[in-house]
Amino acid sequence: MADTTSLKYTTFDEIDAIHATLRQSFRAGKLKSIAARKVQILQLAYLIQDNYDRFKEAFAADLGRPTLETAFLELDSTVSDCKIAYDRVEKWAQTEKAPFSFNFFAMRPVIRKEPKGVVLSISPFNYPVWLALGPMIGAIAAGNCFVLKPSELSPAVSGLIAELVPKYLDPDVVRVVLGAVPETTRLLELPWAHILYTGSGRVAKLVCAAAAKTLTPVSTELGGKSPVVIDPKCDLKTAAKRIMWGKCVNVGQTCVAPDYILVPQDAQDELVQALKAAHDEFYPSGPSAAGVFGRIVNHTHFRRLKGLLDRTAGEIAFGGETNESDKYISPTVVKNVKGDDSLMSEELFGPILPIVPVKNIDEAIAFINDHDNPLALYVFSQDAAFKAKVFDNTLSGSAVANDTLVHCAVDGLPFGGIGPSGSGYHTRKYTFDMFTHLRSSLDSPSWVDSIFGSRFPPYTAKKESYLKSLLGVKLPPRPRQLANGTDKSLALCDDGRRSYFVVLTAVFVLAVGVTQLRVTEWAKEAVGL
Ligand SMILES: NC(=O)c1ccc[n+]([C@@H]2O[C@H](COP(=O)([O-])OP(=O)(O)OC[C@H]3O[C@@H](n4cnc5c(N)ncnc54)[C@H](O)[C@@H]3O)[C@@H](O)[C@H]2O)c1
Ligand SMILES: CC1=C(/C=C/C(C)=C/C=C/C(C)=C/C=C/C=C(C)/C=C/C=C(C)/C=C/C=C(\C)C=O)C(C)(C)CCC1
Repeated sequence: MADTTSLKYTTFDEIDAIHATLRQSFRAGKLKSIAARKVQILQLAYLIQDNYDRFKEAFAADLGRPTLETAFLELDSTVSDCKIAYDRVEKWAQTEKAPFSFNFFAMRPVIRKEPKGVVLSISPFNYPVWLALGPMIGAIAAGNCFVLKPSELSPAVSGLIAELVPKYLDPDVVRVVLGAVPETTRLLELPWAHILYTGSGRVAKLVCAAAAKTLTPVSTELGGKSPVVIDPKCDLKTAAKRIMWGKCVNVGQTCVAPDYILVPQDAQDELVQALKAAHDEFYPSGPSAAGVFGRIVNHTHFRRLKGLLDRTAGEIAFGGETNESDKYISPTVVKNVKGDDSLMSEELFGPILPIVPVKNIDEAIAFINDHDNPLALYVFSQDAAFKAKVFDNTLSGSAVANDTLVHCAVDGLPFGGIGPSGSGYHTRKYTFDMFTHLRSSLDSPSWVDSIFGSRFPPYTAKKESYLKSLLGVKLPPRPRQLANGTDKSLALCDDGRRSYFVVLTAVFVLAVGVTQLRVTEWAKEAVGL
């Protein structure tokens, strides 16, 4: 397994020099043209493609990752994101016309998509390519210069990225800073045009506090406990497979991994059997062999997870095997877990899956709402009313029915948390948007003052009344308060009455038309035409 000391950390002087160089490059407009951005994006795709096997080895060293997971979830996904940005950057970067407005259209109002400047991304260990290079793609596409601080906990992958980036990309516009807390702290003392921080909520607070000192805007992509709600009437076999997959991929070290399950008490045992069947199907010879199932990233996290498991008052339904020297924890399902259990005290970020039995769907919803808004909320049900009830009465970064994890990969869906699970959105176009300043712009011709000249002093009552006629808003009828006078129960009765009147008028006009047509026919018949 990789060792964090194998990384050569960037010195403080180098960090300062990188910051200064990139600021100069930005001012020189190095990525102003879309063509220049596309060269860098394509180079990034080739960086991955040309070094595919080295990346697979690095992932195995850092996380014991099976190669399929590395290829499918990181390398191919990132190359695909490069291609999407390469193909669409012209469209994304195009200046947009403002919606038509009678008063202002003559000024040709538009939204210019401007790069923000030199931006910084601090990334975590768990998806060390997708979460490090994905933001790089979006930032470059938006025309920014970019500094990446990858995780020191995945040294083989971070080291490989640091080695390859200067070989494939222009060092005047993209740089990698290696380091841990001191180096990141140094980076955070500098002013940036934007910081994207992906990692734990604990560190996010430090990042936001540091950024506040330079008024640097921050997006946070964090984690939390993503629940799964089970409808006992759902297709349990499929549900169990998809939940186990979401939990076992990268050994549960996934920000949107299903963290715990809420299921009605009398369906718990059937669910456990289905989860065990999925486990046995996934790992016919057991999960412990190298290359079959990953490993916990380091001993600190291994001990944290082992401690949570040792302290649980729940019953281990299956799994529970651990091996400290190998940082191995087998897929473990724990049943009859209570809300105050050790396993419910923090984001698990490991292959342990607690099941919390509940009375019914209402208790499940109340349980979710009693905790932080999660990054993802999963529901397994074929009943539209069941799914709607859970989604309509909760809040989470994303709301996914009948699958886990895949929403991260869906082109066109924003990815982001809410409150303690994060702020801001990323992936593909949303990463471009995050690193883009929407710059309002217009060009006002002189003749506009013949209409809007009344805005200038000296102010008079006549000018005021003229301007009111230009900008004055006619509100729809006032919502009528119900008889009991509570502000909560407002009803748009007037609007209803107006629709009724419109329908009546339409019927009347139609009736008159038809009658007139009939009369004309009769008149024609009468005169023998
Ligand atoms: N929402 C998402 O997109 C997303 C994706 C992946 C991971 N996560 C979350 O990330 C967490 C796991 O990742 P992690 O353990 O690498 O996170 P982490 O917060 O420990 O580390 C992330 C980054 O912050 C830096 N860092 C650590 N301590 C710091 C400090 N005191 N000051 C400044 N910088 C510091 C690290 O060097 C690393 O680059 C989980 O909570 C997971 O849910 C979220
Ligand atoms: C092929 C045709 C069809 C069918 C298509 C189907 C059924 C496709 C299904 C695709 C699936 C299930 C893809 C799933 C992909 C999931 C991915 C890549 C997950 C990625 C997760 C990541 C990167 C997680 C990240 C987590 C983070 C960052 C947190 O730490 C038809 C039938 C539709 C038409 C014919 C062709």
